[in-house]
Amino acid sequence: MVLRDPDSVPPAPVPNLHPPYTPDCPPFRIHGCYQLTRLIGSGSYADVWNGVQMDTGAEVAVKFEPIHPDVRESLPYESAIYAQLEGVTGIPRIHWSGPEHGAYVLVMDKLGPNVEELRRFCRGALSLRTVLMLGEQMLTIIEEVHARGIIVRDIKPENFAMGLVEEYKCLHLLDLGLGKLYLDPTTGKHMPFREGRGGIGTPRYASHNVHFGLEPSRRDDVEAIGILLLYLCHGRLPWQGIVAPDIPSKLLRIGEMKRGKPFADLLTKSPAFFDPFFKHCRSLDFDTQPDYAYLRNLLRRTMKDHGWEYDWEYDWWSPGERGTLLPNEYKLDMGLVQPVRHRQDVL
Ligand SMILES: Nc1ncnc2c1ncn2[C@@H]1O[C@H](COP(=O)(O)OP(=O)(O)OP(=O)(O)O)[C@@H](O)[C@H]1O
Repeated sequence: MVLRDPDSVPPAPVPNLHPPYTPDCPPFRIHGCYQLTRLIGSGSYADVWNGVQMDTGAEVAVKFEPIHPDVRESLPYESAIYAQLEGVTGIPRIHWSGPEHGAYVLVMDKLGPNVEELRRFCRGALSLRTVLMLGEQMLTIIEEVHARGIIVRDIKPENFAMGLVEEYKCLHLLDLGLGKLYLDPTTGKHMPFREGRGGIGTPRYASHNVHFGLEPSRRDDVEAIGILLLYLCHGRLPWQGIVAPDIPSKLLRIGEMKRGKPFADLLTKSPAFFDPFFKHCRSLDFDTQPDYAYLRNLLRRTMKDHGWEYDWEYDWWSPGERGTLLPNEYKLDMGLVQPVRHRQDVL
């Protein structure tokens, strides 16, 4: 072993020779301890990779947003929102975040299949029992998120995913890139009401107000959860696939449908609790806190009326009866399959 003179000049750091991140050329390791295994998916601004934490063997999800000199990255903002929500049940934990390999990187808990994948897995719609169980968890998560001064503004089934390992029965909320502080962190005052805002979030599930340019607030998150629950019950919403000459007129048309007869007709075909649910959401003022307990009670009472227990037994546990499509999470990874051995090799 060579002993170095403590007064000598320290060795120059090893230069990072890895080329900047691209999906075709991902780095082998992140922050020295997270090894990438495969690409899970790509969103509008980031790629998400499956990774393994080398010291514990735990799976993680690693989100990359390439850094461009003239584009402001969104991932540092999303990471700050996650930091504000640290410790909230149903929000994935952040293990590390920062710039590396020419990209901004966010290492977080790996989650399981999302609700949209599970809906497809269950032949396009979920049973009322499963919808009620998911709805209760969604309301609990959103209540805690709102309590930390943040609104989500992008409620959609792709952004709710089941956990993995011991959290496999619990719903989680991910992708908070459109989240916003609605309370001033120093004064605690609610943000001001504004009109003429551009569309935000996913129009299929957005509240009616958002279509008419009103600034979204807590009431719009809970209304969007109601619309998402309607979607999960029916497997489709009346404003899907409508045709309009351009995007602004399409958004307006959907907004009119949500305010008018198509929405009222949809409610008559839906379980009775939806009526008081939307009445409550639509009676709220811009800065009023929704009554989460009342909304959860509506779902609980419907469970009771049907004689159901909250037993965490979701539709996807009986794939023989309902399943048709496999969510990506459940696809067999052939790399992990042992080659079949012949009987004489075993004996
Ligand atoms: N923590 C996670 N665990 C497992 N899968 C994840 C995780 N985070 C994201 N994904 C998956 O990676 C894909 C892209 O992620 P995400 O939606 O967060 O990216 P995005 O760029 O923010 O997308 P969007 O276009 O919705 O804004 C999705 O399929 C999502 O389900």
